[in-house]
This record gives sequence, C-alpha cells and structure tokens, in this order.
Amino acid sequence: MNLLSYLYRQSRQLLLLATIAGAIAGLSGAALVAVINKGINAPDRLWEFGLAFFGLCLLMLVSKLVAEISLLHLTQGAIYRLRLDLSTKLLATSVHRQQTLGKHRLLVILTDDVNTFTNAFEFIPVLFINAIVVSGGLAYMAWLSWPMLLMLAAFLSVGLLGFHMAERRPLAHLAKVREQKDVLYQHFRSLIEGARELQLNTERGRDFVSGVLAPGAAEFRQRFVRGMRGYAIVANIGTLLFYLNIGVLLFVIPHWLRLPAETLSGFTITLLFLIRPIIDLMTALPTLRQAGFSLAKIRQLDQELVPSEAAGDAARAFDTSAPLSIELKGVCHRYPGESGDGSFMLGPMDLRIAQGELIFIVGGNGSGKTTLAMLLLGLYAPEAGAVALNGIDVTDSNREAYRQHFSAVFADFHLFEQLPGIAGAARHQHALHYVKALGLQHKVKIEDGRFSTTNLSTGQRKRLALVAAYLEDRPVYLFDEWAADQDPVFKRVFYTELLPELKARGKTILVISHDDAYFSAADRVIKLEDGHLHVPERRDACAA
Ligand SMILES: Nc1ncnc2c1ncn2[C@@H]1O[C@H](COP(=O)(O)OP(=O)(O)OP(=O)(O)O)[C@@H](O)[C@H]1O
Repeated sequence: MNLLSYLYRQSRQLLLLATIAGAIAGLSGAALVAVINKGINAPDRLWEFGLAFFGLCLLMLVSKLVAEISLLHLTQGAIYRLRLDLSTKLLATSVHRQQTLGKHRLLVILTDDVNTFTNAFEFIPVLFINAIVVSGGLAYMAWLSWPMLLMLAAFLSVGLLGFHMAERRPLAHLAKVREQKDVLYQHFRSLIEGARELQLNTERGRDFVSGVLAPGAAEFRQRFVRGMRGYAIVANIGTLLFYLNIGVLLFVIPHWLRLPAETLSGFTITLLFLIRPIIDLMTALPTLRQAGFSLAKIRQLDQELVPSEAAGDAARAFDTSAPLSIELKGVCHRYPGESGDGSFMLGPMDLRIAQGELIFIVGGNGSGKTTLAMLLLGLYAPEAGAVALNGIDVTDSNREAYRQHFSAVFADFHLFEQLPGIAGAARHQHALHYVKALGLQHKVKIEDGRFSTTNLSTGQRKRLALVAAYLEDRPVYLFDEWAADQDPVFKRVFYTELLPELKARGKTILVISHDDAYFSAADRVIKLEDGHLHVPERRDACAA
C-alpha cells in the first residue's frame, strides 16, 4: 500500500492509465472465465462463445501490455528520481551532519535499500494486474451467486486473519535482517579500507573475519532463513487453504445450498483461475515486506538530510569588488565525546585574514588545525560566534555562496577523474600546463576533460589534486599537509615556488603544515594548542 501511494505521488496520469488498462485486463480475464463456463454448458453456441473467447484473449493481451509498460515507466521513473533526489539532498547536507549520520549507514541506504525497493517495484505490474483480475473474478462469482460469495468471503477473512497472525514472527525477523545490514556494511567497509593491515597480519585478518564479520553474517543468515522459512510455510498453507476452499465449495456446500451445476462449475473455474495471482502475491510478499523496511529507512534518511542551507543567489550578499577579508569573531566548535569528558572544543577564536596573505596553521596532532580549516571554509557552521567575509556574516542562507571562494586539497583528499571548471580548450591547456609544472606529463594525459589515470602514488595523486585546485582558480586556497607526501625536491618546490607564485597572483593561502623548516616562507604563522590560538610570549616585555 505504501508503495502504491508512493507511485501515486510520482505520476497520477501513468498510474491512472495503468489502472484503466489493468482493469480492462482484469475484467476481460474474468469475462474469459464466464465465456469458458458458458461455452462448456452450451455446446450449441460454440461459434458465438469461441469468437468471444478469442476477442477477449486479444483484449486481455493488449490491455495487460499497456498496463505493464506504463507501470514499468512509472516505477523506473520513481527509482530514478529517488536516486537523484537522495544524492542532491546528500550534497546539500552539511559535512558535519553527514559525518554524524555515518558513511556506512548512508551507503547501505543509497545502494542496498534503493535496490530492495527496485526489486519490489519489479513485482508491482504483475501484482497490480492480478489484484484487478481477482476483483473481476470476485465480481463474477457475486453475479453467479452472492450467498456462495458471502461464504467464500467469510472463509477468506478467517484465512487472512490467520495469515496476518502467522506472518508476525517472520516479519519481525525481516525487520532485524534490515538492522543487521547496517552492521554488515560497517564491517565490509573496515575489511576493504583495512585490507593492507589485515593482510600484513594473517592472524589479525583471520580474527577479523571469524570474530567480527562472521558473527554479524551469521546473525544475518539466521534471521533471514527464519524469516523466509516462516514466509514459505505461511505461503504454502495459504495456497493449500485456497484448494481446501474449492473442495468445500464443490463437495460440502452443495449439501446445504441447492445450486445449479453451471454456478458450481463457474465458481470452481474462477477459483482455479485465481490460484496463479494468489501464488504470485504469496511469492512477492517477503520482497514487498523488505521493501517496506527499506522505504522506511529511505524516508528517515530523507528527513534527516534536510538541507541545512537555503541555496539562493546569495553571492550578491558579499562585496566581491573589495579586497577579500575573512574574520572569525568568537568562533566555537565542539565535537561531542563518547562520555562527555572526551569532547573537544575549538575556540572561542578571533582571527582576521587579509587578501594575499600566506598563512601557515601549525600545532600538534589533535590541536584543532583541520577543524579550524573546516570552519574557515564554511564546511562546518560555528556553534557560537560568526565567520564574516568582507564584513558580511556567513549565515545558513549564504554559506554555500561563501564556500565558492575556496579551493582545497585536504589531507584525506578525494581525487576525481573529471577536471573541474568550465569545459573547453582553455581548461585543457591549463590542465596540461599544470600537469607539466608538477612533473607528471609522462604519467598522466588529459583526455575528454578527465585525467587519463588516477592510479598513481600518493604523492603523485596529491599533485593531481593540486592541478584540480589550480583549475578551480578560487581566491582562497587551503592545503592540509599537502607537502607531507612529497619528496624533498618537490617539498621545496611547493614552499619556495608554487606558494609564492599563487601569492603573486593575489591568492590568499592557508597552509596546514608540520614542516617547520619552511615556516619562514609564511607571512604569518598561526599556532594552535588544544583548540586555542597560541599567543607567543612577549619577549620584549620579559626583557623589560
Ligand atoms: N569527527 C570527529 N568526531 C569527534 N571528534 C573529533 C573528530 N575529528 C576530530 N575530533 C577531535 O578534534 C580534535 C582536533 O582535531 P583536528 O582534526 O582538528 O586536529 P589537527 O590539529 O588537524 O590534527 P592532525 O595534526 O593530527 O591532523 C581532536 O583532538 C579530536 O579529539
């Protein structure tokens, strides 16, 4: 039912077309049963019923095709939109929120849940038409004899109630199966990302598989088998009950109700005709139930992914004609710790950065350098205080426009094959120039707006990330430990040539670095200690 209301919201027209075509298919199916029943009981009118039979066959074929194809378009359109909607929303959700939601949780929804949902949609056309066939069959039986139909309805109601009760346990197992998927995805992520560590230590690898992955996979298997076994039992008993029903109609009810042979045979043929749709439904039920759980997860994520920022033409809010000036005013950011005492607090911090400055952000591990960078880039929103650009505070409504002033190569950067920037010969030439300047011309080519390969060493991949950053040509650059993976020669090139070149082009540059040998290259060094700016001792005051 959830799936149908979801489809209704996607395209009423297609659903209406499918309903009408499906209704014609269902009714022609029911009429076929009536014609067969009449034909058997009227041998003198064979031509008449024969023509009607073949005409109805054709009508059923055409209408069924129309219904199935329109439902196919409807369901696949719905899946396509769902994938794009979720991706767009994810893109608009703050990085901090995404980190809180957890990568594995996002992945399981975007891949597994959407797939489960797609699988269920494959059943929809058949089930939809079957539902109409069943309705047509019931209508025909009511026309044949409504007291018989009432008895059948009473019998079916008891059966449905029993089915509902019997389904509870397998349904609970399937709900647990879905929860277990989150756990499994988390383990698979660790397995892939930690493959090197696990292979280096065979015992550790075995322990991970047998002690961490296997219990999760076993729990999944156990729940899934129990759930599906329950459904298999319920479905087979349900089908058997249907046959029993036919037996009761044929051999028990005639003892109480005097019915013409034509009515009895009509009922029997109709019920036999309905067995296939009922079996189809029983087979599809577990998949539909799993899709229900997946849909609930997708909906939950959809709500949690509320874009934190209203995208608008907010670029106008900043005065881009004036020299760029970024200011932090009492900015604070906290990461909650597991038990409260493990939390980390950056700030309150005041800082002013002027256009063209080359600033090094330094400090020990965990002192807050990357967190400060995230706040400066507008990827984290401060919990208190404000970030301002050219005197205008960055708020939810203009944070996206604010971020467009920056280009960054993070310590844990992601290298896209595609080149950023507007396509064209100029971008191609620029990219070639930078690839050459970074000494990668023998390794990488630029083809169709993308790097020919990204399968390179870490240091080389970082150089390509720098090429991509150069192509973005933003006013402010951030490099988080870029030089950490470079050889001494390129480290020197970076600090003594590349950074001064960028500065000469008027760029503002923020460099997170541990390379104290090159700190003298900076206009200013900002040192962090436990989330606070380190204020250097006033040697002049001491001297006095
Ligand atoms: N995702 C997170 N969730 C919770 N706490 C975090 C998270 N990331 C960082 N922290 C905490 O914030 C502190 C500062 O982290 P940050 O990454 O800013 O340090 P850093 O100075 O860049 O360190 P490094 O030199 O090791 O890269 C850390 O001590 C850690 O306790």
